[in-house]
Amino acid sequence: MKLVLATGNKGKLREFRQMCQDEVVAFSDLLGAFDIVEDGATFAENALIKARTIYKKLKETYPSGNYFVISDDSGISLPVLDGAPGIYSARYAGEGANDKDNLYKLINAVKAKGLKETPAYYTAAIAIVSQYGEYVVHGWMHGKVIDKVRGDKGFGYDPMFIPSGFEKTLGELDDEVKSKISHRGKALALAKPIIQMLRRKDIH
Ligand SMILES: O=P(O)(O)OP(=O)(O)OP(=O)(O)OC[C@H]1O[C@@H](n2cnc3c(O)ncnc32)[C@H](O)[C@@H]1O
Ligand SMILES: [Mg+2]
Repeated sequence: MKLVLATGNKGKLREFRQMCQDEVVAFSDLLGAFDIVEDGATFAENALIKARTIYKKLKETYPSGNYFVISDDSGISLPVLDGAPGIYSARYAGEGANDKDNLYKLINAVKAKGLKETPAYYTAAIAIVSQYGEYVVHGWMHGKVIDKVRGDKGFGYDPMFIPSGFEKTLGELDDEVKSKISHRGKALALAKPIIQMLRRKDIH
């Protein structure tokens, strides 16, 4: 059974590949790249929208293929901004905004509150869609954001995020360290037994 990742985000793909023993195929390698409208009201809804869309297209394109689809919907929330950008993290600086636009908009929002740092947390919802059913799990990472960029590792908001218990930003920490403590790593730890269960069902 093939594990297909329903993301167009290269940073997520890199982290999933590093965290999964199984081979992970990007959906664009099988279907070509395209955008999916993420109009759900929650991380879980958006994760399901992405996984269902790719599962349906795979079924249409490769009817006899054997695969299940995993997606990740995630974002960063700041209590001082009433939870923003939250599920809108990818388009915080507007439709078509890139990681840098979003990062600097958030830095400016922190500065506009007269703050040098403030609590923040990442959320990830991972959805799994397969012929045996649909599943969603969540993970969180708490910490704080600062009013500047430090380091160039990770992706997205990582250069301004310092996880609880650390002095460095995720821009300064390696992927291996991030994966052990991240929202994505924690959600994937819950997804792994489901993946094992699906593989067992598939054999029997
Ligand atoms: O929807 P897909 O194709 O998976 O890719 P995306 O980048 O659009 O992903 P989301 O819709 O889930 O939006 C997530 C946003 O939150 C940010 N984000 C999520 N996880 C992150 C992480 O681990 N580190 C830094 N930023 C993260 C990311 O940069 C995006 O701006
Ligand atoms: Mg997206």
